Amino acid sequence: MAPQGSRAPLEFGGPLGAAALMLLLPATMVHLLLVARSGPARLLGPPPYLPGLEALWSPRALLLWLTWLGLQAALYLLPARKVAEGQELKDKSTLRYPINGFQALVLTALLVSLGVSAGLPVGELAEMLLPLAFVATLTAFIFSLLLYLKALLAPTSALAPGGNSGNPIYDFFLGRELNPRIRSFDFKYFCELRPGLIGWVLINLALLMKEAELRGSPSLAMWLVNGFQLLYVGDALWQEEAVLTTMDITHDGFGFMLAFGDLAWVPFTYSLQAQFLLYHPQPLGLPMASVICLINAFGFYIFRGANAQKNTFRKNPSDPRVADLETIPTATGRQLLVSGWWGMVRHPNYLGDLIMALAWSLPCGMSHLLPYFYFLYFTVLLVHREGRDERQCLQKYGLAWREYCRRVPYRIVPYIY
Ligand SMILES: NC(=O)C1=CN([C@@H]2O[C@H](COP(=O)(O)OP(=O)(O)OC[C@H]3O[C@@H](n4cnc5c(N)ncnc54)[C@H](OP(=O)(O)O)[C@@H]3O)[C@@H](O)[C@H]2O)C=CC1
Ligand SMILES: CC(C)CCC[C@@H](C)[C@H]1CC=C2C3=C(CC[C@@]21C)[C@@]1(C)CC[C@H](O)C[C@@H]1CC3
Repeated sequence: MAPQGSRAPLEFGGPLGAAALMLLLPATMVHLLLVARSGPARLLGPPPYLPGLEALWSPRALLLWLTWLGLQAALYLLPARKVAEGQELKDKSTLRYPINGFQALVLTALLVSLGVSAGLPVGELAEMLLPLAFVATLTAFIFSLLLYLKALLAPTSALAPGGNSGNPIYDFFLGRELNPRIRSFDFKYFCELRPGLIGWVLINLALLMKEAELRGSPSLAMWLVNGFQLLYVGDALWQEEAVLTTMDITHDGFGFMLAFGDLAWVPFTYSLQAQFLLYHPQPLGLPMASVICLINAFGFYIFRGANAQKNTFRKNPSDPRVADLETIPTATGRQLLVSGWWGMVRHPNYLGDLIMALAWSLPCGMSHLLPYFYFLYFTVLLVHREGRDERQCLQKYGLAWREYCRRVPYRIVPYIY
């Protein structure tokens, strides 16, 4: 079977870059987990110690992790309030996706509340993060291998545009099959939104409860970080259908990058601020907390406004909320917005997301760089992602995209970038 898209340009530095990332990303995650617990909490210094296998491996963590995956899979299979259609595929078919992510979040919250009232020590999770992150990484490797093997049996039309270069390391990293499924269970869609995102807020909650146990009550900084990130995850799950148009679902294969990103990277590094606060309590007064809330609200306003405007427009360009916006026609029949949020910069949603990322770090004070890791990493991720999206849009829309770039010259930050 000839690999489809074998001439697609290699991304992420090709096979060497992919191999380096597969080593560097898990190592960075472990480094962050260790440093967050250490006294000096130096992002750029060496880790306080190198963990042996006994610190990483725990059958209890494995059992807990598999139970978590099983619970989220069961919630995914429950009847959904809606079943959405994905974008048209190469063979002109469309896939159907259950829209029940928010329901999964609420049911998980109910189960956790029941557990807590029955004496379940959720705060103990805070001490199991290292072995949990290790088993999540192990799962991601094994899962990616199974996905790679599954893709050997997939028809050419089911393969992703990238991720089929013929180099096994590169293809393992990027992912070969676009929408690997068993019957109606879509692995990529499930992983993108459920175990990792909901796991992230559960870890945050565990850290908050542990702080209450240690210090009598959670700090204001911990409340803010928990509240902001719960809003972000709740919003993502409420707007679950929007993920069907992201490049992760429509363009990227499902391989190590997304499996590790979704299952390990998101829950264990995105909760870094709450981890830092547990071991390094930070004083935060009400005036500063109010300013930080305003910054988060401002970021969320841009993020949600921009995403909603594009999603509404893509669903129905004559919707009264977007019908007055100026557009550029393209040869594909689709139009590009050139006023409103999408006339300000070419990725207003990234701008809002970055402002929120800053607001999540600010409650941790200015004494350490560590809690700003997410903001720094996210800037790199979004700049890189924006470059990938631009290349794909140029390919899709050609001259119309060039015209859009001429009319809206800034990418993410007005007058700066
Ligand atoms: N927290 C995290 O780790 C991450 C968060 N995110 C967030 O997820 C959300 C989705 O991000 P992402 O999938 O990268 O990208 P976008 O939601 O920005 O989608 C990009 C697509 O939008 C369409 N588009 C671009 N410009 C216009 C325009 N002017 N008018 C109409 N349509 C346009 C194009 O697709 P088409 O024309 O085909 O519709 C383009 O490919 C963002 O809010 C982002 O911030 C993303 C990555 C990681
Ligand atoms: C491991 C690497 C560093 C790269 C991993 C990337 C992934 C962590 C992200 C790729 C796209 C993502 C999206 C989200 C979370 C992070 C990942 C999985 C959201 C679900 C976050 C909430 C937003 O509202 C929607 C996002 C879609 C893309």
